Amino acid sequence: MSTVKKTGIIIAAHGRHYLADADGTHLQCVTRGKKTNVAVGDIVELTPTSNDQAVIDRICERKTLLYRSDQYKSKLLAANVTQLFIVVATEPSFSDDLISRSTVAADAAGIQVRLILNKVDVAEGLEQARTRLKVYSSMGYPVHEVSARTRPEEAVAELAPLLENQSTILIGQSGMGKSSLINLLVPDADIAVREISEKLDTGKHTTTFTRLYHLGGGATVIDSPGFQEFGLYHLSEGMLERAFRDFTPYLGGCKYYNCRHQQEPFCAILDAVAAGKIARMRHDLYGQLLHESSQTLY
Ligand SMILES: Nc1nc2c(ncn2[C@@H]2O[C@H](COP(=O)(O)OP(=O)(O)OP(=O)(O)O)[C@@H](O)[C@H]2O)c(=O)[nH]1
Ligand SMILES: [Zn+2]
Repeated sequence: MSTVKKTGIIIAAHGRHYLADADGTHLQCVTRGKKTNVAVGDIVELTPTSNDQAVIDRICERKTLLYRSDQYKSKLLAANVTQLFIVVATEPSFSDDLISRSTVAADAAGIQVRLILNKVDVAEGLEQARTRLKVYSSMGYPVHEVSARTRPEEAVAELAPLLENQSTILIGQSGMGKSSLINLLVPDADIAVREISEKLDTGKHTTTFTRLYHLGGGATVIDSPGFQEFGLYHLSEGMLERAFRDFTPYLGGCKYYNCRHQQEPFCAILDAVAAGKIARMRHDLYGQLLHESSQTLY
């Protein structure tokens, strides 16, 4: 066993247990002390403590960090990702709230967003899904239509080139077909998951941990478990309004420099909502996020 320091990338996280890939060797890792600030995708410096174990000494500077938070704690989703695929489907119905929160988090972190509309073979619901997604495509988020089940080759032809040279995280509500897509895009994903859950000792009950897969050519794909909540408590009001891209053309047009775009007179954002230039759903969410951020602990 060598105690020479190594550099690795975190490929899975489960509680305070991490799995790192250092030149193809998988090492079970712990942090020093009680630190839990490590995310999948982090590049870390490690000191091996046995052939397959190591301690994380340092997290290298991150290019990006995607996370969610409430007033109690932050939950790191992934580090160093360059793009976010939000998987939605014609059925079951998807949540605008979750899409919008994800896009706001990604924009605030400097991560590119693409929306993947899966199950386009389901005619019922297709037109409605397309209409609902126009809000996002008109803001510049590309929408890609696929059917993982009935047209897998076409889905791969559409999406695989987008993964090249990128670090991509997929998120999606339960039932949208995210696992189906991962299995198409990452050959042997199931084998990798089995190995990771053995090494992390997560037991049989759960595959609900975030994990990173290497594709050829340096590209990586991160699969994250579904979640219901996407709090953005960490975003200041200034960051929030800038992360709503549809607000951008109107920012600075309000009469009051500290306008919060709620009930203020001569508010350019409220005018744009009234004129149908900003979707009401988006403005409602903005108000909701302002409200959540102002909740303080007693
Ligand atoms: N009709 C249709 N069904 C699909 C398609 N892709 C996936 N499904 C089905 O949708 C269901 C959910 O797919 P999964 O891939 O398990 O979805 P998931 O998003 O990973 O869902 P969870 O495992 O609950 O997180 C399964 O029954 C799939 O067979 C598709 O393109 N068309
Ligand atoms: Zn305003």
